[in-house]
Amino acid sequence: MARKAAIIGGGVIGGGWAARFLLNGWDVGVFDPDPQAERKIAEVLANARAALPALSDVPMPPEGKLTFHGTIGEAVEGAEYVQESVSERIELKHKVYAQLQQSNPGVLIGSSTSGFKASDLQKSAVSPENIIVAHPFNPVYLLPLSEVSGSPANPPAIVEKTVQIMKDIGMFPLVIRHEIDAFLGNRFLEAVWREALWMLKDGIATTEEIDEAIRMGFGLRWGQMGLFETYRIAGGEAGMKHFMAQFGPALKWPWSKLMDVPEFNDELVDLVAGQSDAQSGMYGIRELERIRDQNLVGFLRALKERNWGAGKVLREHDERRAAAFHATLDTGPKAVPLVMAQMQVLPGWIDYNGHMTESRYLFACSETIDNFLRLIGAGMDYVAAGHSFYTAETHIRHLGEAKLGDRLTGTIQILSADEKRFRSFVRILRGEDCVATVEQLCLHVDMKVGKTVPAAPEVWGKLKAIAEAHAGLPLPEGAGRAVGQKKE
Ligand SMILES: NC(=O)C1=CN([C@@H]2O[C@H](COP(=O)(O)OP(=O)(O)OC[C@H]3O[C@@H](n4cnc5c(N)ncnc54)[C@H](O)[C@@H]3O)[C@@H](O)[C@H]2O)C=CC1
Ligand SMILES: C[N+](C)(C)CC(=O)CC(=O)[O-]
Repeated sequence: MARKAAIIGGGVIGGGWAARFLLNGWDVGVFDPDPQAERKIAEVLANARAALPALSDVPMPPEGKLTFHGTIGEAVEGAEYVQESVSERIELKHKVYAQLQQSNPGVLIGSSTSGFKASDLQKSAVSPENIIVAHPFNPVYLLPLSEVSGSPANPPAIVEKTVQIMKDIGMFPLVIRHEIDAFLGNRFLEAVWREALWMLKDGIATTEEIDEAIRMGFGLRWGQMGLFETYRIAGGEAGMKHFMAQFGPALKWPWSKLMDVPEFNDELVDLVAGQSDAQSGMYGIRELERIRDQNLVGFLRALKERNWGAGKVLREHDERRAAAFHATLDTGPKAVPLVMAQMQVLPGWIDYNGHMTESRYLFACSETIDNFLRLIGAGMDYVAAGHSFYTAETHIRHLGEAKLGDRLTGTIQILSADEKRFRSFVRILRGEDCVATVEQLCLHVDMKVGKTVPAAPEVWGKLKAIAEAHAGLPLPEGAGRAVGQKKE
């Protein structure tokens, strides 16, 4: 049975949380008195469906069930976790916690608050120990950071449970060691925001120029290294100490207006809003969100390739889910094709004909065969030690059209094998439908001398056992066919 989260408050942030939980296989119950909440969440979910799976190389779990409720009590029934995302008003949050703890005593409540400390949130609660901060960043369904901030009232087990739930939905829980207003991220962002408002108010730069200064320069650096690692590099070979010596005195120079804030009044609001309309008003909000999402997907994927920063979180989440998939496989040598891979057709896999592009059929076969090689003991350690299987010949038959979002399974049948080679027949299935078959001949190679040689005895032993179990299977329809050959 799927785990259940209750989302209380389904606005910008609640909608993002709902999407992240649902796409990670949790059921979600939502309560929000706004009559537009259902429409808004449906729109955020549609954007999330187009973006989050594009970050993953392991198929997402089946999407959870989304339900809307007329009361907090109904939404939280059966939930093991609540993500509170109501408006940033402390008395409203207290009222919501009282109702939650009356309806589901003992439920763990994470708050999305941007700045209230856990001890502020816990005041007058029946069970303060079950209320904690889990502060996300927008868009919640893509950005991994969740600042987990507790008070002395929270036992370590509650912090740990929150951390584990965040990890389960692919987030990076950063436990804040000291309770402070606004945590790490917003304390930092608020400083940047204040400086930007000063520059705007003083007519030094427009909203657009300030954004260009960020996105053409240091914003790109921050996204992959943060502040200190970036400045370390700026110190050159002499490193951080040299950087500090050179730029330390600037702390006393009039570079920043941080100690003083511009007056917050209608004039300032109109100045910012007017310039922002001129800069971005040509896009609808959902359109802007999609542009942002695709930029983030590209950026995060590049980081994932490098196993770096937020990309490392994505990769580890994929690895956990891939391991969970492999743990369910029955891989003993039996007279059935072995299920070796599960994939999902991602946005980048679609070609101009609107279906999965041809190179991805070969990719799907590679995923299947790579997992098979791991199974017989010829994985990355074996390759690192100097031996591998090389593909000598491939024949792909396209039997159906895989479409965006389709879940595909790769199975392998060994047609023949000896110590130096195996001939395999991979089926790419969508449910029961076979959308492609890939027949391949792989040779076992000593990579140092570039010659075909017998596989290590333990690898050959496993391959042989599977080949013998498959020997009794009928030759698959299409095996051994030449291109263009007529069907019998
Ligand atoms: N917008 C942002 O960039 C971020 C906001 N947050 C935090 O997330 C929380 C929500 O903020 P947003 O989603 O931006 O606000 P929002 O205004 O988009 O959504 C708040 C939602 O709460 C609902 N609500 C009001 N009273 C309610 C009640 N009694 N029960 C259930 N729902 C109720 C409203 O109808 C609304 O849909 C705040 O605590 C905020 O500080 C955290 C990170 C980023
Ligand atoms: C503006 N904000 C304070 C609500 C921002 C956040 O809390 C985090 C974010 O997404 O920038």
